[in-house]
Amino acid sequence: MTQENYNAYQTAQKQFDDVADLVNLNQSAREILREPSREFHFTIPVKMDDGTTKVFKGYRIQHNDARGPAKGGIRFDPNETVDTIRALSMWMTWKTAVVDIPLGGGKGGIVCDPRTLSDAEQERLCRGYIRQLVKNIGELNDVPAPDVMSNAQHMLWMLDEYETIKGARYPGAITGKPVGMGGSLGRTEATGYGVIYTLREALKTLNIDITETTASIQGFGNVAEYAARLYSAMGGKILTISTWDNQDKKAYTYRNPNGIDVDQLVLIKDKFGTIDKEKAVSMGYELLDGDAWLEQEVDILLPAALENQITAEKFPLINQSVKVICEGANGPTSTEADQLIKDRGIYLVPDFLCNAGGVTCSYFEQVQSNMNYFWDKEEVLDKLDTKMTAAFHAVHELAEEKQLYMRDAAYVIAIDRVANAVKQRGWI
Ligand SMILES: NC(=O)C1=CN([C@@H]2O[C@H](COP(=O)(O)OP(=O)(O)OC[C@H]3O[C@@H](n4cnc5c(N)ncnc54)[C@H](OP(=O)(O)O)[C@@H]3O)[C@@H](O)[C@H]2O)C=CC1
Ligand SMILES: O=C(O)CCC(=O)C(=O)O
Repeated sequence: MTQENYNAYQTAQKQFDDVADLVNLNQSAREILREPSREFHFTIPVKMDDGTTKVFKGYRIQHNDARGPAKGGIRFDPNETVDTIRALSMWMTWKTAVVDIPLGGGKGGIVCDPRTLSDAEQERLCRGYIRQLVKNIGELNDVPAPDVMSNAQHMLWMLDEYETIKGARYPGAITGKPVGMGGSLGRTEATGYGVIYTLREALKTLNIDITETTASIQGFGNVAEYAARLYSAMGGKILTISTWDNQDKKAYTYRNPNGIDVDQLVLIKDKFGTIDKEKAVSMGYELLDGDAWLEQEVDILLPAALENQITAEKFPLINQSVKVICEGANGPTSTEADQLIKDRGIYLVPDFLCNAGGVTCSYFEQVQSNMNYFWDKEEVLDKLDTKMTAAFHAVHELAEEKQLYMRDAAYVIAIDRVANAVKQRGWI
């Protein structure tokens, strides 16, 4: 499938259908789980700073809430599509199930480019989004959080609007809030760190010493940055990072054969995440094509940017040295490329297991917000490590026992948990 005709929802449904066949899932469970339970599509009129009104398109999709309130982020993206949000909401259901937290799956989006909006416009957009959804979200039915291009400040504006309309404080209604305003310590790091907890465990099962490994990363946003930091702290060497350049409207790969210093590279990012190319080159980085991150002679590939980045067309670029792919992003691999990864015997840590650290920490945030008692960072990260490690081993052991591809094993566990919840509730 090419980038142009890629459809994330078709990918998510195909992954589901294959495992539903494998486990012989009954027909009514298939019907209820292969599409979202509820969708909200709406418009958000926003008064712009120049006095005009611009109308944005917003979505919130609740895939399944049998195991608990729907949970998942809100994306800001000028190219967002309803099918992408459907897919992401579905992956959230499997994600909360595979790490066994009492939540379901949902996702939201606003078709917008926050980089072109002032802070005041972004605030009005966030408040407008909540006004359209206030009856359908909340700590007991659907709990939003940040995702691509949305952040803690956006979540606080959204929560403030929600609480203003409701006339009371509901700190568990939205997660990813700023620390000190109901946010959890460790949430910023959680997804990236979670990726590396699963990588650490994968390497142990493969008898590979992390300090002797090299990695290539796609993305340099929240997930990629913290994954890169923890991987480096554990002794791994990052050779390349590929990221989007907002000026040139294309991706570049930054390569340093001696190993990338994450702190140094972060310092030369602008507020939109674009790395200053001239400074990077003057610091000794080679500037390569956007896809060059795939071609590196490394042990580990870590896609942590967007969906559909490892496709059948790009798969041949992957160096024979690659032993592990850790999917930090949601849906970075197409179904055709999945088969090629399987055939080449590369060990895959699938997205909804690998990047579940964010939602797990969001769950901890909800718990802390509801108790109004906050844990220190070490406690949060210890609990996160315990959850991620346990989830990884459950999937790995099933994969070994039944000789399954890791993605399929993760699906078997997640589908079984959600199908049981649906059945126990008497929905089928
Ligand atoms: N944040 C979270 O807690 C979670 C996020 N995820 C998933 O992880 C992925 C990354 O999310 P997150 O880090 O939060 O998002 P961010 O917006 O913080 O970062 C995305 C990164 O990808 C870069 N990027 C965009 N397009 C390309 C491209 N074509 N090639 C290379 N790099 C590119 C962006 O560059 P630029 O900044 O210049 O646009 C940015 O560095 C997404 O799939 C998201 O859904 C999954 C679980 C939780
Ligand atoms: O923290 C959350 O609830 C959202 C996480 C999310 O959107 C994701 O895992 O893709």
